[in-house]
Amino acid sequence: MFPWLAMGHIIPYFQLSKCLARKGLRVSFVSTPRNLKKLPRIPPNLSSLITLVSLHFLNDHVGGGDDNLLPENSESTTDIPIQKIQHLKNAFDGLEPSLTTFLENSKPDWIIHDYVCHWLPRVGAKVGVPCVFFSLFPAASLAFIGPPSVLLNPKKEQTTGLKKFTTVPNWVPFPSNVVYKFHELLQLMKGASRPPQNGTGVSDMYRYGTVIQDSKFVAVRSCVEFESEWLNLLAELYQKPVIPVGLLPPSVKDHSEEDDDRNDNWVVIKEWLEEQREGSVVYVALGTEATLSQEQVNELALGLESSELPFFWVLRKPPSSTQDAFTSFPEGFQERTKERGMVYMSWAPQVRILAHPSVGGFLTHCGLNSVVEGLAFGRVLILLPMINDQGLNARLLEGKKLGIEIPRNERDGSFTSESVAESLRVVMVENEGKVLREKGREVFGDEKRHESYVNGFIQQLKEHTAT
Ligand SMILES: O=c1ccn([C@@H]2O[C@H](COP(=O)(O)OP(=O)(O)O[C@H]3O[C@H](CO)[C@@H](O)[C@H](O)[C@H]3O)[C@@H](O)[C@H]2O)c(=O)[nH]1
Repeated sequence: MFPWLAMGHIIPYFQLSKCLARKGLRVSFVSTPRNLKKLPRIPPNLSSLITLVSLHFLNDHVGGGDDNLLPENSESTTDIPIQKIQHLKNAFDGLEPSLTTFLENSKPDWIIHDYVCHWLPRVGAKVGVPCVFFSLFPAASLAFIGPPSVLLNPKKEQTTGLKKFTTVPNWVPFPSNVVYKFHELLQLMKGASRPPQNGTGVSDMYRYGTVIQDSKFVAVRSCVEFESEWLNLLAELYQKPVIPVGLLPPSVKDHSEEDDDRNDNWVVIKEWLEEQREGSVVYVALGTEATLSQEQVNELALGLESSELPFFWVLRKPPSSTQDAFTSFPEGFQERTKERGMVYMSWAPQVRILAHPSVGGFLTHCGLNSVVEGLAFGRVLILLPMINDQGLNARLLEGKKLGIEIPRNERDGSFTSESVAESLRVVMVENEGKVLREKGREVFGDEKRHESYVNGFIQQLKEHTAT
């Protein structure tokens, strides 16, 4: 297992590793030392089946004050501002020689990897180990960006420029709302590769195109109950098997077994949650990568305040040297809301909070892990996409009636405290939330169904190995 260096990728790859180990498969989970340290404890009954393999970045990619290198002690997207993401990709690409040596020595049956390592299928072919690209992005997002023939030959595309991302591509044969909004493209460009100054010279489209093209088959964190039309389309576009591995819903049991430092504060949080009425709390969390601006923090804070609902807000501290990040709350906000609101500025036990019956709604950035976690516990989603694929996820969820998106200015993406409060009240107080909640739990919360998808995935691995 070789996930991209982002908590939103490492966590579900680890979850799939545990699912495979529970079925008796042996897994080597490969990442860098700081990321491996952040993983939850391996359950004792699986510890003989999961091995953590630590690879170090090459020194040439990391440097103290040098703006053209990755800052010291930064090993995941959580540690850096979005503008430095290309340095992390450089360092990740630099893991090729050490991963090759590991593969030569350990000879696994399969390599299950993420989209960033475009070089890995080539290495796999050299050492005689087949590759599966395991996508954490839903089939709808993958279909939107297109098949390898398009990804690897962008010049041949009919639609170009911004229009390419804001209109439904011509290979989608059914009505769709899965497109980016203009303001989301501005965010996407901040993390794009711009060689030679700050880039790897390898675009994300090339990375996707190569791993899809050279994979034996493509596994997607998804299920037919969620997006059958997109999964079918993807298999046609790729001309190879596309296997849904299920949504990997969280297991609270797993999380309550974690004994790492991050959960020390659970007792305090739990006490606070116990004091709230069932289904009344809005959990607000915008993931591990997005950094909020001062204006966004102001509007969110004032929106939460005027909604009059109890809230638990996890607010990520901006990594050092982030430009345009928030520095404060609106004057008097914390004092005025202290009776019914909690702002939490470190790593929160998200799954345990979402599982608590006091939580009724989840104001989310639409990172797929958060979406699955919220819906699996029957929480109603209020959608506020920030960066990356999150806008596409929001459109897909709203189209499927699995959440409502907070209205915002189409050009600059700004939103107002009134639109936050209004959206919250529509789903938390009025009847609309009930329908959304039931639908979400039905598709996302059925652990047995999602386990059977994992079994199907294992079957595919075995059949391909046999042939
Ligand atoms: O304080 C925290 C913050 C996060 N988490 C967990 O971290 C994961 C975060 O994943 P996700 O919700 O997907 O958010 P991001 O990490 O921000 O998402 C990145 O990864 C996703 C999956 O690929 C993409 O959809 C997003 O665009 C990309 O930003 C989830 O499991 C959370 O439960 C915690 O437990 N505590």
